[in-house]
Amino acid sequence: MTLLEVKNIEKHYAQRPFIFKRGQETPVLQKVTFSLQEGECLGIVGQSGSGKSTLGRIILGIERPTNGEVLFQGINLYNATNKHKKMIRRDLQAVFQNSYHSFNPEQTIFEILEEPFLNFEHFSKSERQHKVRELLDCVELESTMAQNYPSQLSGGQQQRVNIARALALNPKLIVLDEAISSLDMILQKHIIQLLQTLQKDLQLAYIFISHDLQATRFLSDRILVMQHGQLVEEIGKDGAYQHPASQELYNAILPLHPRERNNKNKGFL
Ligand SMILES: Nc1ncnc2c1ncn2[C@@H]1O[C@H](COP(=O)(O)OP(=O)(O)OP(=O)(O)O)[C@@H](O)[C@H]1O
Repeated sequence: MTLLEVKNIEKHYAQRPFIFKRGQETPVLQKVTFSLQEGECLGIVGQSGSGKSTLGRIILGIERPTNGEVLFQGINLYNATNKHKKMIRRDLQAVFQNSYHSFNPEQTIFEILEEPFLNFEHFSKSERQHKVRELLDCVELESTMAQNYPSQLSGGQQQRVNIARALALNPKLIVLDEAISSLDMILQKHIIQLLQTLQKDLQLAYIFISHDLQATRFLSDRILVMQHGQLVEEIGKDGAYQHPASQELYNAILPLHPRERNNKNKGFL
């Protein structure tokens, strides 16, 4: 079943006017259209400045498009009723790159993770404690970590807490915008494996936004390639691609060993 429809999205930002000159509009997204099925993992890749994060913010309802519409479970994000908005806020979650800045440093991990339940459920204190323990377990963190403050956690642990918070209300879709980019390679691999397991267990859909084609291809069922605010190619399971923008991203993947350089053009995905 279709979970998300993104239709003809355009975004223009007003440029600051110079003296005696009228401000102009810069197009950042042009006619972006795609859909996402329930339980699907869609990668969105592109070079820096191609418009990935702007698209992510529009899908999350954080920013309004200049034209076009986003339908989540058939409901238009931008003219939803309050009841529908509340439903969408549960089902559509996000994990961003800079995990530390998305926390209130004065809250403990327990307080951070119980917040969605305080806002959306009528759980008792002991039910919230139980739920927070479940969430920490889900992202493979010790339950004793609940007493800590974000500054006492490593970057990888902080990102696990972010994922746990996104999972709290059993969402249908998580938008992950450069969610693992700031982590080292080993941690990236662990988090990708964790995301894969969670996706299978909880039948989640992901939109995985990244400039890193290598990480994206591990997680995604298909990949959309962006360039200059447009979707220029869709790469399916067979990994076939034609567009120069895809080629450029592929060329940017560093081979693990010099010997592999010669084999690099033989496979993808
Ligand atoms: N609030 C804004 N006002 C004006 N221009 C903006 C704004 N936000 C983004 N832009 C511009 O839109 C373009 C796309 O930015 P965006 O952050 O979406 O790209 P990106 O592909 O996510 O890049 P990166 O991988 O570096 O994060 C850039 O040229 C950026 O300068």
